[in-house]
Amino acid sequence: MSGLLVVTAVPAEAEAIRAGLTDATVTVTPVGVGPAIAGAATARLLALAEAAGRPYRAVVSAGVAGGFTGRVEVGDAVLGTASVAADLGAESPDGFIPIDELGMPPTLLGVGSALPADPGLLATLRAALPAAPTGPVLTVSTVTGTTTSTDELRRRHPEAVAEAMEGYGVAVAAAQAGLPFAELRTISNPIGPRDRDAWRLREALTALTAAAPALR
Ligand SMILES: O=C(O)c1cccc(C(=O)CC[C@H]2O[C@@H](n3cnc4c(=O)[nH]cnc43)[C@H](O)[C@@H]2O)c1
Repeated sequence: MSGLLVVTAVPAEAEAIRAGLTDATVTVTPVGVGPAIAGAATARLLALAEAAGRPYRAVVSAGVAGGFTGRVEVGDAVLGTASVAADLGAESPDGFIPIDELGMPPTLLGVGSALPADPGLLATLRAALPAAPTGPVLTVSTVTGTTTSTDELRRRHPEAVAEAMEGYGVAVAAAQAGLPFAELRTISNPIGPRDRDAWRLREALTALTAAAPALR
């Protein structure tokens, strides 16, 4: 049996995690940006390992993220209590309607728009990172970039600590494989009006390296 599969979006995130790893059974793989590629690639990696007789035991979505100001700071490591498909639903004149409230039939596996982290895996990560803020981590296909949409997300997700672009997709793949899942992020930028110059990628990548020993 293999160990833990850690999925990141870009190679720089994977390299930052590998630089801090203390457990040789952890595999870190960059798969691309966004929930679709992350979900499809994770499913493929899990299936290939299973077919080779070396199935993974658990899956973590990891990388940098935007943080909700006042809830987390740039450079923080955060742990997801759930990974939430925050823009999966419908617009209406009265506002956004989450997919769970559209009256659609549940998916074959009963997967909703918020996938909780595995309690045991989350407890292990919390024990290793006791200072890390915890809360839902939103998954979006479009980086939030206006005050209006930031305020709306804050209102709809009062407990959320961060947004990124892969967690929910990775979580669906893990759920379909019957594997424990968690999300670990480090904050590179505040969520808000787009200002790419304000992203502190180096700081967030250094924080990823510091957090990596928790992945064991
Ligand atoms: O250019 C680089 O050197 C570099 C190094 C590390 C990461 C990147 C990325 O572009 C990361 C993209 C990745 O980051 C997540 N992310 C970060 N901030 C946000 C945000 O405010 N809203 C949504 N997602 C965010 C996301 O998961 C992206 O896949 C570049």
